[in-house]
Amino acid sequence: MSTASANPAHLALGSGDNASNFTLDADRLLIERAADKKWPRVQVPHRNVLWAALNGARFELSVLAKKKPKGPLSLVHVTGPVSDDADKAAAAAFADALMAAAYPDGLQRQRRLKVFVNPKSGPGKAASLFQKKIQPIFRAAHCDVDVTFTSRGKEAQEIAAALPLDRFDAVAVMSGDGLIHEVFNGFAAHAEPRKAFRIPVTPLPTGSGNALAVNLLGQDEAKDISAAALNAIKGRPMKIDLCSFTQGEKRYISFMSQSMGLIADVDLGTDPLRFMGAQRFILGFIYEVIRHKSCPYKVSIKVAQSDKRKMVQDMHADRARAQAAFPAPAAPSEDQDQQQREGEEEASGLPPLRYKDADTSADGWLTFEGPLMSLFAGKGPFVSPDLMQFPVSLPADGLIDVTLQARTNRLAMLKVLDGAERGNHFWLDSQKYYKAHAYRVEPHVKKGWLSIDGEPYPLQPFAVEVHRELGTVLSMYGCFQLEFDLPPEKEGRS
Ligand SMILES: Nc1ncnc2c1ncn2[C@@H]1O[C@H](COP(=O)(O)OP(=O)(O)OP(=O)(O)O)[C@@H](O)[C@H]1O
Repeated sequence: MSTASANPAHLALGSGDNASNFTLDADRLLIERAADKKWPRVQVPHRNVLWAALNGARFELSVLAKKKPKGPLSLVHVTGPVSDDADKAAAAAFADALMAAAYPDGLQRQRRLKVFVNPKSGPGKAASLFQKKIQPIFRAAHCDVDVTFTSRGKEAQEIAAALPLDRFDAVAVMSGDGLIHEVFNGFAAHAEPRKAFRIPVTPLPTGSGNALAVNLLGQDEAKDISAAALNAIKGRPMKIDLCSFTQGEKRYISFMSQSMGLIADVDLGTDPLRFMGAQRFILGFIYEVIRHKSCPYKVSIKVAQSDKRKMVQDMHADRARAQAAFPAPAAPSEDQDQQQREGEEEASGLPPLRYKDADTSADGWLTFEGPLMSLFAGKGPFVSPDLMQFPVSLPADGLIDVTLQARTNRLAMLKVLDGAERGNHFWLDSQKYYKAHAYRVEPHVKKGWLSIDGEPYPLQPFAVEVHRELGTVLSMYGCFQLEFDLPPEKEGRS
């Protein structure tokens, strides 16, 4: 290698056929290496740069790049000898400039990650995917990884409950949403729950639903496990609401959804079809529509909003605000530090329950009693890649979206499938939609499924209430990823 340019925005190493040119502009890194038959020209945004350094007499660079714009990310390593001192100085300066661009605004390098891998999740490929794809990406970013391959249910929950909190910067969960449910419930049982909930949890999706991954990354990126790994390395902490789900004296954390009736039957009743991936939900839905079963429930909702058009407008306003404020400064100011210390002293345990025993006949509560096809409530727009059940759900508005599907004919039910991935059913008159602070349910049936974050719970009376900003996840965007708007007609159909 020879002549290296001194400009940190450009590095030229080697000559002739072996020349390597690196150009760093305001948004991108361009790598040109004619001799590299597989990756002669690589162009990536700064965020896809995992590491760059002069290591002794070698320049080393690792990026995540795409062959095709819509293809998956691949890990690309570029290395080459740098012999003379002038070249070394230029390569070191370029690496510094590139690292500053790759980890801007105090973004932490070399995250310390606690990783859970559920080898039994979804189609059962998580363990090999971790070894082949995820581990090399974390290594390339010089992350400190502590991995547990779960050998049974509740193991991740137990580990999360005793997690040494100062040891890790984030928890990455390679599974579906069930293991994320376990981690949040482990945090709830931790000796320092508030501190535990400040550790961001981030999905590496290998389950069949993967709702959190779809919500954080979007429908396309969530299909690419390497994009999820990049989020674990580069995502910024984003606050989310978590819910308390209580049954009698028992209290659990629900981060995603609660369902009963048709939807729970589809979710839990199709468990033996796990090998099919997300297709099992569609097959299950059609089966349940043919069965056409409805069940009597009493549902009381502490309503915050019931106007669907207003919900859409509020959602857009909140997204715009959240994106403008994102990311928050990495280092808190002294004032914020002080406020946080004071807050911690006040509330180091779980937030108090405000609605568990509330009088549901009081103002602000709505009560329904009668047969329903399903009740589906949750946080986060997508509950699976093909179902945007809660299009107006926001990460941290302190509200849960509650939908009640009234009994209707089979054809009308099948309409729910039409554009479900775009949230079209939101506008159906048969689907009541509320934004709520809390709700309570008394099922007037003994048999059936109750699904909490996709996990089975006993079908008994329960209550749910929201804790604003209790949880933390990682995000590249500062809001959930979805496209949803008012219908084009002047008048909405709701
Ligand atoms: N080694 C294991 N063997 C059996 N079950 C396990 C193991 N490790 C974890 N589990 C359990 O597997 C269940 C399913 O996990 P998870 O929901 O994450 O994946 P999934 O069901 O495939 O995905 P999704 O929820 O997106 O449909 C959880 O209840 C978890 O406790």
